[in-house]
Amino acid sequence: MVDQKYLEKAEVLIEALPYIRRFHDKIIVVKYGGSAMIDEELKREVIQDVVLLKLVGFRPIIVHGGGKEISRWVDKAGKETEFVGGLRVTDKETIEIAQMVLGKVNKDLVANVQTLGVQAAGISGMDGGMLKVEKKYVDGRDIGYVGDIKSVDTKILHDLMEQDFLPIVYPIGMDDNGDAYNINADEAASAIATALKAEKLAYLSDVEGVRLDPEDPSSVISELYVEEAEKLVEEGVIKGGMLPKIRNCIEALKDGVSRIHIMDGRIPHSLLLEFFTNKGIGTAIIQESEEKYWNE
Ligand SMILES: Nc1ncnc2c1ncn2[C@@H]1O[C@H](COP(=O)(O)OP(=O)(O)O)[C@@H](O)[C@H]1O
Ligand SMILES: CC(=O)N[C@@H](CCC(=O)OP(=O)(O)O)C(=O)O
Repeated sequence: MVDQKYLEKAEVLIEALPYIRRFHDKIIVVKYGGSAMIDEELKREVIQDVVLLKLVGFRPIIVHGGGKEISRWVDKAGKETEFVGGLRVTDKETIEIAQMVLGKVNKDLVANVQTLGVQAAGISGMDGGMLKVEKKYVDGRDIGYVGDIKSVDTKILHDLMEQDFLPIVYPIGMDDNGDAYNINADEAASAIATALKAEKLAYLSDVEGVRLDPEDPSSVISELYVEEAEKLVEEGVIKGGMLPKIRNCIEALKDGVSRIHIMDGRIPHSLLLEFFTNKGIGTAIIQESEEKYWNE
């Protein structure tokens, strides 16, 4: 007689079958936020999940942030941190700090993937001219070297995927003069997902999902329609670091990304639970009902 616990393991694998079929060969953009890079163990678990997605036949791309780590180094340099509408005010010294810190975070993630036996290539948005930007103004205010993405050249990403590399991207772009600009990682992930016509964009953050009351963890919504999301932004319910996420989710959905999910990257293996089970964790930002999507 086979032990019940082994049968349960087999059932979990069988449950994953329709999802593996659905996402086979599909591009999945995973935005890994600095807030969810709490410790090395958790980072390893997130990377394990992405590697697994790749090994079962999906085409994942990681776009990562590192906002908390940048703030730590800005502070060490004796400078004040200021955010406007969720975006860092970035002077000349801060863009240099951001480049160094994000580059370091990037190579740590690359190393984590490599140790699992999968080839990874860490690049910035400057590589291959991927992310071209113009200076961004927020309500007319100059916030320094912050880039507004004008175009995405996906060639380098396609080339890397073709050669079986897992691309890991950090959000620094450049303008026509070759100057480096800091880009919010949520915006970079959304622009890349849109340009690649990704099947899914998954945001891993430090919150269970979108809350109806920012202070109440039990107020997380499992499905949020675009119109509702726009209303919550207007009402000020969505603020801080959630603002660029939602604004960019809305853009990406309007521009053809099929599925967007905001989930808690602090929960071990949240990506696997989302992709391979019918539990559906976090908040799905949607334009149509889940039922219609799965029946397509
Ligand atoms: N309505 C809301 N629901 C959930 N989180 C919100 C909301 N409004 C603001 N937030 C904030 O947004 C944060 C996530 O954004 P951020 O700190 O930039 O994370 P990341 O590093 O993953 O991009 C949450 O920790 C939370 O404090
Ligand atoms: C312009 C701008 O705000 N850039 C971000 C880039 C990093 C980022 O977005 O990191 P998270 O995803 O961890 O928040 C910053 O400097 O913090």
